[in-house]
Amino acid sequence: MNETILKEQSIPVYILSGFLGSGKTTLLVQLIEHWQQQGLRPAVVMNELGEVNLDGQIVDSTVPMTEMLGGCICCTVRGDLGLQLADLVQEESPDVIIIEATGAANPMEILDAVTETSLYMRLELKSLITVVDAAHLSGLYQEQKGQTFKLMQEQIRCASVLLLNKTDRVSAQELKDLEQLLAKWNGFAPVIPTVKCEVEMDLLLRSGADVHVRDSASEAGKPAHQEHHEHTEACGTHGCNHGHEHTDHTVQGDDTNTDASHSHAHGHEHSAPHASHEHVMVYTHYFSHPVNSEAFEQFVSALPRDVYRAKGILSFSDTASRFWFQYAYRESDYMKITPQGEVPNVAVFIGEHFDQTVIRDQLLELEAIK
Ligand SMILES: Nc1nc2c(ncn2[C@@H]2O[C@H](COP(=O)(O)OP(=O)(O)OP(=O)(O)O)[C@@H](O)[C@H]2O)c(=O)[nH]1
Repeated sequence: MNETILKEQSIPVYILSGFLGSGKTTLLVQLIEHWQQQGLRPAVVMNELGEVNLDGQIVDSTVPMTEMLGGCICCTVRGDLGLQLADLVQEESPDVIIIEATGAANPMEILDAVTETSLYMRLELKSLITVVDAAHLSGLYQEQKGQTFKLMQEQIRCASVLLLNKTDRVSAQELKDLEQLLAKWNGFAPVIPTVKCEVEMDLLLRSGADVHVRDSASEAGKPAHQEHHEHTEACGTHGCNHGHEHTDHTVQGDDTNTDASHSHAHGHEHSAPHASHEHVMVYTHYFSHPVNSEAFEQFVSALPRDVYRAKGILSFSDTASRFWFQYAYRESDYMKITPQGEVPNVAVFIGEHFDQTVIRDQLLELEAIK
């Protein structure tokens, strides 16, 4: 294939969705490696609710990355996504683009933004991959209620391929039940059970595309963007309530700034039912002093249930190296890290209507221990 033909091809775009802590970044890192091994140049759009891009620290630093921080891609920063994509294409000429949404995002909004952009740029939406935390979904399904449950359900319904991840944390029977549940909620998307998102990448990338081929009107000779909108509507018909008629997006900031910390809550209104995730709150804590590692581990293991995700980069008073810490659905993980560039000691807590002052006070107490 000569270069002229290659240049005229559209750039494949993949959307990575999934609830907070389900394994999106774990998959992203593997996808990047896969593309790089094939000699392709991937670019990433990364969106985080907090003000620091912590996940960016574990992605290969040579990969062009656009960061959309401090808000959720599907509401507060949705309008920017098109511009970011356009800049990325013009400045980096990537072979493939992957958009990792915040775990609180409604993927349909992102799908809309991408298809809108593909009206004037050569982008081709390939698939919407939703990563599902098997243990978390299993727990929520038993309770059958809550905004988180609804959001997770929506992310599942909109997917063109589903990665049922963290299967190491459920029994064989639970796994079987979950597979049936996913098939019930989304009969279109193939379900691939994984641990640490380990999957044959070609299979994953092919699987998602199948849905679009089936839904698309490409055989009828319609242009690409029309094809994607049809998928959007098709998604609406199989349960993902979503309208193209949006009300104005509103940001409900309740910012309280102190020297050491900053908190942020956000929300938005949609005309579509179930689309709201204004219940999701973020508290970002910047440390002024290193804390004791054991005391911090204890604090993390005792986090209130409403905090379902936390992550950060920390220097401890009793260890030489810095650590990348993660907490997702009652499991925590610590990894030595040498951050790229200047990174403060910071931790981000995400959850549903939790009391941020409690978290802040506990951390300030830990900082005060000599
Ligand atoms: N037990 C278990 N843990 C996993 C698995 N996959 C990922 N994890 C861990 O789950 C945590 C969250 O993984 P991430 O890939 O950062 O999740 P994410 O969806 O990107 O998180 P957000 O960006 O905050 O929404 C990390 O500590 C991972 O190591 C798995 O299959 N089993």
